[in-house]
Amino acid sequence: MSFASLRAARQSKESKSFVDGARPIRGSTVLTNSQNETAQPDPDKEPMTPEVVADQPSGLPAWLDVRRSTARGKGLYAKETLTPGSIVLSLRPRVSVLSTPNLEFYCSYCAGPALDTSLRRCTGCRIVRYCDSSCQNSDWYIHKSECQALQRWASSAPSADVGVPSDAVRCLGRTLWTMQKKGLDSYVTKELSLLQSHRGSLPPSSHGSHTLLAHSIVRYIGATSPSELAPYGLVSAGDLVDLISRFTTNTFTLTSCSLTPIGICTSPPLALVNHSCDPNSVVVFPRPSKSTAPEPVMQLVSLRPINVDEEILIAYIDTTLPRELRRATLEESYNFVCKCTLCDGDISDPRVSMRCPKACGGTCPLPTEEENLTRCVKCRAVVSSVDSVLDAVRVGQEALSKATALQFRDPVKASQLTTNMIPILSSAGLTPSCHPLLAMTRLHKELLITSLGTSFSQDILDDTIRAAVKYNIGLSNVLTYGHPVRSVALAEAGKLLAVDEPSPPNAVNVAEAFPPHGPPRLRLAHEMLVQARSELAIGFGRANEGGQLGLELREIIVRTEKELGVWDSGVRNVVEDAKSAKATQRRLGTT
Ligand SMILES: C[S@@+](CC[C@H](N)C(=O)[O-])C[C@H]1O[C@@H](n2cnc3c(N)ncnc32)[C@H](O)[C@@H]1O
Repeated sequence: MSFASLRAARQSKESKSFVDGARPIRGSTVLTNSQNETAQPDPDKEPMTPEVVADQPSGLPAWLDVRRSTARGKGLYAKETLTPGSIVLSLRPRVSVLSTPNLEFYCSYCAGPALDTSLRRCTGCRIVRYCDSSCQNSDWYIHKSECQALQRWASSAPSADVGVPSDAVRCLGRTLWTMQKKGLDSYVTKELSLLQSHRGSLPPSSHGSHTLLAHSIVRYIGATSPSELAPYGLVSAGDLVDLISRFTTNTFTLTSCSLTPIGICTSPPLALVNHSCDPNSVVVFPRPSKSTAPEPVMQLVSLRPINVDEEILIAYIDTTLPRELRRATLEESYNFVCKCTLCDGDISDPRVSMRCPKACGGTCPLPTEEENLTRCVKCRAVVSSVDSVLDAVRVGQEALSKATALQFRDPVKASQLTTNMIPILSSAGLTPSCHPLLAMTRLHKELLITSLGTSFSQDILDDTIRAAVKYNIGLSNVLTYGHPVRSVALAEAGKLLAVDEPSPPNAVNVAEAFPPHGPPRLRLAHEMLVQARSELAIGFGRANEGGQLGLELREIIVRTEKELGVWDSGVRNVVEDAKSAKATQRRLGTT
């Protein structure tokens, strides 16, 4: 496979780092929540066993229902046993928008990428683009209002770089026009009003952003007085704040078929799914080739066997992060303290682990400022270098924040930071799955992939493969088999190994070389791609066969098998030729 085809598969914006795949974006709340039907139940009055709610969303499949629990409010529960890879729920988002940099590269209706053909730009706003007239016509119902709003916004923008409103403003705009067109007593408006709002308990830190969003949305839809908001069901400032609060708590990230974040979307039925840091399900956008449903299709897929009466749970945040960081994000953005087994249990967590100081093969919990006596869980050896480990973790965390901020602005500097920091963290004893080493390895791999685009060489390719493989090792300890993030990372490593080597060395010390060269490299690529494909078939839904990415892998696997076949038959031919040459020589009596 050529590097160009690897790059084409990654698409223009795919160098952006990601870990948590499809998940609701950050959210939180303001003011009081007087008539919110989904307010947290009173723990004193609620029974412990989740109760089936009377008002079930329409169109819910027979194997699901909505129940209310004391701890988590409403949630989705299984009424039938679900096996890993089951498509639990499949629907088009109620509203979706692309993030501003992606408006140029993806269709604003189906969210499909512009690959070989260019997208058609709307001649009105000259901002959104479509695959063809079919996508454009399907979107016109809402874009008609949006088109005027975008033009109005651009004409009054103080500079071109703020000529397009943020994705949150555009998504709220689409939500309001949908409510207005469908009617305030329609199911669309009703399902929106049933979403969880944290209006009564917003942290002060979010007041500013909510106020700004409220002003922007009023300007965007072109309202000049409060009465002009009534057709959208907003009769007071409180209603607007409530809408924004519901929106921020219940919005998902729209991703490509390989998990690159490309926008945001809402889906009231899927917003009923509660969070766990050790989830049994995921939300993905697999874009399977066989599907006839209009894209983008959002699917809730089970990662593990789910029993009858078990709650379906997804992760709202990056679950490769350690508990303290997860807890802070969940509290700030979603207003709850997670009590999942990973957060509340007393288990040794690979996200905060280091190698045994006696190298017995066991691991030790990472020391902290508060708890600095740490022992190997296997041989009980005590870690004596606590201060230097704490220093390395602190410096590593700072370097990670700095390198992340520089990733797009100054990738060379960011790369210097990750290149210098990774050996420091490794020699302090951190395991590949430990934070911040795992996040640093991911960023390093992303930066190397970006640099391959400008300076494609054997050395950089081999460095990239090493980083990709190390990242996979780290991920495999923290994410369950079949998790989409894990399978996409494995697919990426396999694809990198399958790239044609620009200048393979003539002689290598086989025992030391990683990655290998020639046929052994291709064999490793094949092994990884096959494993990635079987994992993709879980996280992206068994019936989808891994979605669009699974299909792409199948083609690469076939190509790799052909190439390996050519190598094998080449080797066989050489052996056969040597044998027959020897026989000829013997016959002629020349040996
Ligand atoms: C997207 S909504 C999920 C549906 C929500 N439970 C409802 O009643 O509509 C997200 C909100 O649900 C609650 N939630 C989700 N997961 C939770 C958990 N593991 N523990 C406690 N509350 C949770 C939090 O209030 C969070 O802000």
